[in-house]
Amino acid sequence: MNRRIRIGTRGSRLALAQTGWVADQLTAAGADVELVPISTPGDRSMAPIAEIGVGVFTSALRTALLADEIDVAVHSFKDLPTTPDPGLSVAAVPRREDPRDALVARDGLRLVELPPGSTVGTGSPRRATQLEALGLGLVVRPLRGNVDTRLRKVADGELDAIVVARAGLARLGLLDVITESLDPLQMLSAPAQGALAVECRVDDVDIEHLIQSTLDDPASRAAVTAERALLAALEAGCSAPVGALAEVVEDLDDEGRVKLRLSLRGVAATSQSDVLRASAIAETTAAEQLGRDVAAELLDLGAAVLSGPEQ
Ligand SMILES: NCc1[nH]cc(CCC(=O)O)c1CC(=O)O
Repeated sequence: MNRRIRIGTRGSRLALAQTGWVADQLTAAGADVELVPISTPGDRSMAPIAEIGVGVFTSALRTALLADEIDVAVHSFKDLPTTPDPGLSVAAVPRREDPRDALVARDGLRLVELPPGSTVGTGSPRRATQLEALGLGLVVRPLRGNVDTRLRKVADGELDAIVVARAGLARLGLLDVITESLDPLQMLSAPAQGALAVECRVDDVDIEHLIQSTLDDPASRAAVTAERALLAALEAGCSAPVGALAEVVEDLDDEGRVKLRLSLRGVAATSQSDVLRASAIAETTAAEQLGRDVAAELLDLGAAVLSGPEQ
């Protein structure tokens, strides 16, 4: 393709790292690419995301894409609202990073080593409810801002610890600040955490094909599809207390042959902030139904249906 591809990016270090990675992959595949900076209200405001609303990081990129100002948008998939935009297509879900949440604590402490009364920063109701459900007596404090701002709160002694996505630290080359990668049994990550969504216009078939063939990872796409179907069925935005983690696992078929299937675990909170859990396994081709089934089980157990903005 001899067209120059315009890739929109937010200005944050994390966005530049993600978009830069996509640009490098496309360049290596022989494409001619250019980065176009786009500023979003989410970058300009320090207000809690609960106040500024769903899609705060992604809608400006989507608008620029629909207006033909850029050809490709790279999003953190967990920041994308579950409602699809009919004019846009997620042409690739690249191989996802480790989706776990990470603890960054003072003095190298692990979660169970934090004494009761320790302060843990997170702006995410999902992380807050799961932390409280552990019964460790931790005091959850609100937290926002870019990764550097968050890390500084621990370095300055303002907080004993913070919980952030491991993937964000990985993309910034900051894995060494992590004091514990949290087990999904303690802290189930957000739907689509650690995955990117690479979007283009539906009618731009050349770009769609290039991006899909260069960057798409079918296992990551299946996992994220199940997790987001669960989220959509609970009608919750990404700041509602909903976690979901799907993994492609080896299972045995009726003849005892090894077969790849998709397992999905979900957590949701009741209106009393109790944490509920459910899980199921299905064919990798039935990802959406799997997400809806686990969501239905969570609703049966009493999950609160919340329509909240993302974290
Ligand atoms: N809503 C914030 C957000 N959106 C994407 C990431 C980075 C990790 C990822 O791509 O999932 C983060 C930071 C965090 O949750 O700590």
